[in-house]
Amino acid sequence: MSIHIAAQKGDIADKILLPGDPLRAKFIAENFLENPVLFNEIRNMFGYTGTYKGERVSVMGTGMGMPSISIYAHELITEYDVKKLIRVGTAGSLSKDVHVRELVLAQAAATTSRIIQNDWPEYDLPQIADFDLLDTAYHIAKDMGVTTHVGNVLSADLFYSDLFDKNIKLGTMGVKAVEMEAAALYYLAAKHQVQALSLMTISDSLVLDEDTTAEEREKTFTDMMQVGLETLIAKA
Ligand SMILES: O=P(O)(O)O[C@H]1O[C@H](CO)[C@@H](O)[C@H]1O
Ligand SMILES: O=c1cc[nH]c(=O)[nH]1
Repeated sequence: MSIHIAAQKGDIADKILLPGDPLRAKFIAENFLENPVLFNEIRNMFGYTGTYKGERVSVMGTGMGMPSISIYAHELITEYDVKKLIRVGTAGSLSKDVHVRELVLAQAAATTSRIIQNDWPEYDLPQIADFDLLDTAYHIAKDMGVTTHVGNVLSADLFYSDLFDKNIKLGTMGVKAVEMEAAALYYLAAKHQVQALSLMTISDSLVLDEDTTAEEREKTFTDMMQVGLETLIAKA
């Protein structure tokens, strides 16, 4: 096992869905996977491996924020040889054109975090999605009839931030939504040369009076879960 994951090598598939909420991971395993087997409950960060349409896939929570997802993504990639990682998260809309329950595919992620600049202080290194996963997910979502937006997102360090007004201003630059993990996931994927994508369902809006409950965020964002799973198993 690794420091934070109680699985043996081989217990985790080479493709994984990563919701922030471990209970969303449990929901996905119980409702979408055949024969799900729990491989981790350290810190209640539930992780399962099962099959989806005959293909072996895993799903595991990452917790909230870039330090947390960085621990899990690092161990999944370097100790369990995971090659395709798709975040299935929630996000707050920064645009009046992007409404709750709609899907955002993070083509790229801006960030307030220093995680990347600490390693690359001379550069503004754009954090981008794997193009094949992005393209595949976009077409799957469109074919399913899901209202889908593609563009930049903001991965913020803080949920309760003094940058609230500036974050909203980023919406006028085409940044679709704010969340807290995509940039770190994309950075680690680039660093280790694996594929990553972040899909987010809009759970609330910072610019419109729209929101959803915690139970909805755990259990009802099923279009995103299906898009994520179909993208994981799609042949290149
Ligand atoms: O619903 P998840 O996937 O956790 O994503 C979003 O929700 C959390 C904040 O409520 C942050 O982790 C943010 O990125
Ligand atoms: O407003 C929001 C909603 C979800 N996640 C965030 O980080 N912010």
